[in-house]
Amino acid sequence: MSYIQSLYPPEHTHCYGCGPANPAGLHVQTHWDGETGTCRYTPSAAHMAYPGVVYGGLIACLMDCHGIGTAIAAAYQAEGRPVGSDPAINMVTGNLSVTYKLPTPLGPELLLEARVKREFPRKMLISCELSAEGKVTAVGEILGVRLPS
Ligand SMILES: CCCCCCCCCCCCCCCC(=O)SCCNC(=O)CCNC(=O)[C@H](O)C(C)(C)COP(=O)(O)OP(=O)(O)OC[C@H]1O[C@@H](n2cnc3c(N)ncnc32)[C@H](O)[C@@H]1OP(=O)(O)O
Repeated sequence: MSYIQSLYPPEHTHCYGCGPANPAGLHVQTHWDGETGTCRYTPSAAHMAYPGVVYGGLIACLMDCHGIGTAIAAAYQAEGRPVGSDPAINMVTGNLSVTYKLPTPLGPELLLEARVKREFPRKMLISCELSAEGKVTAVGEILGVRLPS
């Protein structure tokens, strides 16, 4: 199945976090199964906070773009139409909060799982858990605000 960001309109594929067309970006990829958005990402040595631990700003970036990808997928689903169909649903981040519960180990693949927490006419509140080696190390909330089509 295509990842959500690959279905964004071409003019919106340059985001540093998730734009497939940004050569210097992180290329976050959100897979949506109708209930949960899943993203896997393996940080590089450059993404270090201190030896052995992932930089918290990277975690915030991953949650931001994965949260918005999940919000967009859920918004299309709520309208009963495929992601990417016209008119395009565009959202930006209105608010992002992250709680760092444990140091996130640098090396293993990270798993992000995002779900809709609350849905409003113009907003989608997404909760996101990030885990490494089966342990949740950070949780976050992302508010996606829908822009006029
Ligand atoms: C045309 C081009 C489009 C391009 C877009 C395409 C995107 C396609 C994907 C690309 C991939 C991006 C994925 C990476 C995500 C980013 O990094 S996006 C960049 C970072 N975010 C920004 O730059 C957003 C900057 N802020 C804004 O533009 C405006 O403040 C917003 C968020 C659109 C809201 O503006 P507004 O519609 O004038 O504000 P308003 O009517 O007061 O708010 C609407 C609702 O949201 C709530 N709200 C607004 N801000 C907040 C907040 N900070 N906290 C809580 N609630 C808030 C309000 O309470 C209100 O709620 P209701 O009253 O409807 O219940």
